[in-house]
Amino acid sequence: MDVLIEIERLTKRFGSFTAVDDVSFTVARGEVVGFLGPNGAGKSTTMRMVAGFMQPTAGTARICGHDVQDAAVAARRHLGFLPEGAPTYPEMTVEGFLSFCAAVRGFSGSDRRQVVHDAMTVTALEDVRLQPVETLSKGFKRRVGLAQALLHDPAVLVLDEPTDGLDPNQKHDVRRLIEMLSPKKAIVISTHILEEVGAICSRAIVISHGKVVADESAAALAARGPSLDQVFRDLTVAHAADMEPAA
Ligand SMILES: Nc1ncnc2c1ncn2[C@@H]1O[C@H](COP(=O)(O)OP(=O)(O)OP(=O)(O)O)[C@@H](O)[C@H]1O
Repeated sequence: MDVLIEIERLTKRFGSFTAVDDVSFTVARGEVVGFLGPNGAGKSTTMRMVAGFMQPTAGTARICGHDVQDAAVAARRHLGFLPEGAPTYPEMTVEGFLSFCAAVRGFSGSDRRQVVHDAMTVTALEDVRLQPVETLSKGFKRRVGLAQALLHDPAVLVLDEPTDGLDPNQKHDVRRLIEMLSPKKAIVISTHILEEVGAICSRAIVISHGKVVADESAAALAARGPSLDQVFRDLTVAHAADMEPAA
């Protein structure tokens, strides 16, 4: 198994509050892992640490064998990260922003034009390439973020809510894109949209109050109960009840 993402005992505390609590998992090439959990469960915080944008309180993450803290540049070379929300530099045009990101990634001349062109093609952004990012709809902004993550054709993709704000047609297109990319990459998608799991994920990890409460194939998770909604509630609400201090 070609393991590309290794997460070992990752923990993040904000003061006395533990947002991510001893999370460990690995993701191999060819896997699309759905990282699920209710609002505030710790998904984005975990992803920011895996992407090297936030320092863990404890634990480590490696991308293609490179520690995201100790070998940050090497790790980021193999990583495409779609953060939550809209891309920065909203006053830049779509093409200008992607071209800037490509330059930061070390592309120049015709290579730079080519990677920007390819990323805009797969995310269907050509028609808005000259529009400032701030004037785009939410769905288009997400696609600019996705294009930025794909520019350097990384082996690892960490995507925080990639279909957030997209209409059903755009969701379909992004899911097909992830499916097309998946054989050659290790992909983690954070979401609280449960239909995403059945639609694109080979495996699901459920996190609740910062702790992993399930890690299994999407089919095994779905088979735990009458519906994925119910399984999700049982795992996350039951876990929340377990954590209540005794009266
Ligand atoms: N910089 C910070 N300082 C203090 N608390 C924080 C900080 N960042 C996140 N948190 C807290 O950590 C917890 C986990 O937040 P996180 O954004 O990782 O959750 P999430 O699972 O991504 O939620 P959502 O689905 O709503 O995006 C939340 O209670 C949040 O308020």
